[in-house]
Amino acid sequence: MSETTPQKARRPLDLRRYTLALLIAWTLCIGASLAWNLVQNHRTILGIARNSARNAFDKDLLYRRWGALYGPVYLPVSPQVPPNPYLDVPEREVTTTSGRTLTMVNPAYMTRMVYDLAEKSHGIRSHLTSLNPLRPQNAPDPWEIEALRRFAEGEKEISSVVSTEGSEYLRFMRPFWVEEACLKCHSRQGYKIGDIRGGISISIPLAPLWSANHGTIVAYVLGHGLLWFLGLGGIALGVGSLRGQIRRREAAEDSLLEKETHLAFLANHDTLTGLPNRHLLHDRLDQAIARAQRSQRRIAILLIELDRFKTINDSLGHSVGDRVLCEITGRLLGTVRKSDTFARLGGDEFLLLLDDVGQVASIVTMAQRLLLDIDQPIRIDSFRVQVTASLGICLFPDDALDTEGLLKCAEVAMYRAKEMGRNNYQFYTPDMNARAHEFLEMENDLRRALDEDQFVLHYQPQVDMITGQLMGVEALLRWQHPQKGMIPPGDFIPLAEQTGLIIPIGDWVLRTACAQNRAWQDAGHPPVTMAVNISMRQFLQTDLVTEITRTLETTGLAPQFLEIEITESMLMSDFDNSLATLQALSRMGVRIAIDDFGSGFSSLSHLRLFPLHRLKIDRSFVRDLGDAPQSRAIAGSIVSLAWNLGLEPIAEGVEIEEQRDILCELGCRQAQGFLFARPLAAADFIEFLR
Ligand SMILES: Nc1nc2c(ncn2[C@@H]2O[C@@H]3COP(=O)(O)O[C@H]4[C@@H](O)[C@H](n5cnc6c(=O)[nH]c(N)nc65)O[C@@H]4COP(=O)(O)O[C@H]3[C@H]2O)c(=O)[nH]1
Repeated sequence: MSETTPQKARRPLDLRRYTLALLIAWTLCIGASLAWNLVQNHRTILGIARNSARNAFDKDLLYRRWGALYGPVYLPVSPQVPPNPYLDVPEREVTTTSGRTLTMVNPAYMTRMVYDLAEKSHGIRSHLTSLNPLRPQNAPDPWEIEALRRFAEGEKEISSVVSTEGSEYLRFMRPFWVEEACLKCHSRQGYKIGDIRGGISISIPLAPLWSANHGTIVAYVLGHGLLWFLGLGGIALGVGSLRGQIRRREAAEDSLLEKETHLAFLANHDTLTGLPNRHLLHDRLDQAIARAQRSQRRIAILLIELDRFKTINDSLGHSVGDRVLCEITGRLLGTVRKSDTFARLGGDEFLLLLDDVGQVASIVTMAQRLLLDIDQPIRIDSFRVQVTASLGICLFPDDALDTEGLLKCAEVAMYRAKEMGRNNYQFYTPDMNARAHEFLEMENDLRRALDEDQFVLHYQPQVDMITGQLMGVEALLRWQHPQKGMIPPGDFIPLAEQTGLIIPIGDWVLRTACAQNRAWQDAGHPPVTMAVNISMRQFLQTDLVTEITRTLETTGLAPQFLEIEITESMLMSDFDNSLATLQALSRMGVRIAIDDFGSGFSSLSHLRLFPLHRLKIDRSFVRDLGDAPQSRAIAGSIVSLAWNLGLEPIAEGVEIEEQRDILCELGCRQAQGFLFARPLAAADFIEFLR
């Protein structure tokens, strides 16, 4: 059966993928930056080469202009300066007076010489070219033809990187316009001023620039490499810290989830036994009913309440009580099936929900097994505890059709099992309901009775059977019910005990009895000791010493005129506390009597430790005194025991003279019974006092 516990699906963050993506992104960034820088550097180098080419071009132009302006020069003929074969002019060679031969060097020739020098010393190649060259050397190559074509279309400058003979060059070319000075030599070719006569192409070798730039490239690469590594470190740190954060957050989430799960568990389970609690049981019962309705099956509910568990709790303490509950839980869990729901409803109440039961016989078997399991002795430290339980059983759909109805029926059946003497199981029957109603009605009436002053006390004299002298009086509670008339205590005290109403009722009895006794004394009657019955719950639950002290103070009754009647089982249930309470009361002067003596099981060795005054012989022994020799023997033993313990024996329920005589023979002088007087209303008792 499903329980609603909080469950959150955590989507794990794939850190490895995340880190990889980060690494790739970082590497791409660094790569892109390096590439961009290298491209910029490449462009810068080409820019430098282009500027060099422009300078060369400008210088070339200047030479030519100079030549056009000042004409040719003469140089001595030498292997480096041979006569220009293309210069067909008079006085190409002249002889000086000293006999040296000079040859005319025109501007074009001189420029060619400068070109040769530039190529030799700097590797810079310049080439004057034209579509209509005067010399074959000036004929354009394909690159220059293309450039000249583009100049014709209007372009002013062309450059590109080319590879020549395995070396890289920046080829640069600008057009060459016809100026007036040019016409001196080129007018025959039909040029006009402003025409493009050709161009000068300049090739700047790139290798020296590249090698000069090598250091920059290395710096770029190293710098970026370093940056990349730093970035890796940063990513590693970041991912590490993220991993830490995630772990911490996951741990916090886990602990939160754990707490939530624990809270959800607490909301649905009993903290002591870990069994489903009432809340979860309702849920499961609803579901079981729904399933059973669909499949037309039967379910059974077994309500288990431990018998007199309160006595264990009160007498041995709550921790022992808790261990008893846990031990019983463990045993029953071993008996029930895993599919059944076994819940603790609170206190000493458990419920077993049997899903899909076939034969009623199987429920009977289960109930018997449960009772047997519970009944096994439990050893806790030095204690040996034995608990029994009462079981109420009801069925779906036979007895009720809903959760509330089924629980009610099981409760009614369980109360019936209690009434039947406990340690048994009862199946629910409709007539139980009527009884349960009666019970409930009585509980409500009982609650009202205290507020509406419906209780009265009757007083029964206790006499000396030989002298007839009044030795005391017992206060006996009656309920004057407005409809049902006078109800004896035996009919409502068990219910008052069960519901806890006995505490306020007991207080009322104590107050009223003490006040009445004081009133009689104040009226001048001889003082008598008033015996008041104290219930088990009153004795164990309340601070009896404080309560009695307060009552005596408020009523003004002297302690020696109050006697409390307690039973043997009260004494034995919590020896230490009982002893302390009774010693305190005895020190105050309050008298203590053991009621119904002989009907319980007292430890005589313990009994002698209590500060007692009277032993009241149980009515059952007095009743059979004439007929049953055993009763006579028991009564005799009680009387001698009382005397041996230094206590006064007193007999209850003396109805006939024969009983009186036998008791006197046995050595018991005091008694109360119908033979002397019935319990009397306060007004009637005055007569008796007189
Ligand atoms: N057959 C017969 N009965 C006689 C005779 N003489 C006295 N009795 C009855 O015996 C009971 C004596 O009280 P108990 O043993 O303390 O037994 C008491 C006591 O245990 C309890 N009880 C009465 N009043 C109180 C009370 O104020 N507080 C508590 N906690 N219990 C009370 O209810 C029990 C029954 O009380 P009652 O019905 O008043 O019954 C009284 C009384 O009416 C007799 O000769 N023959």
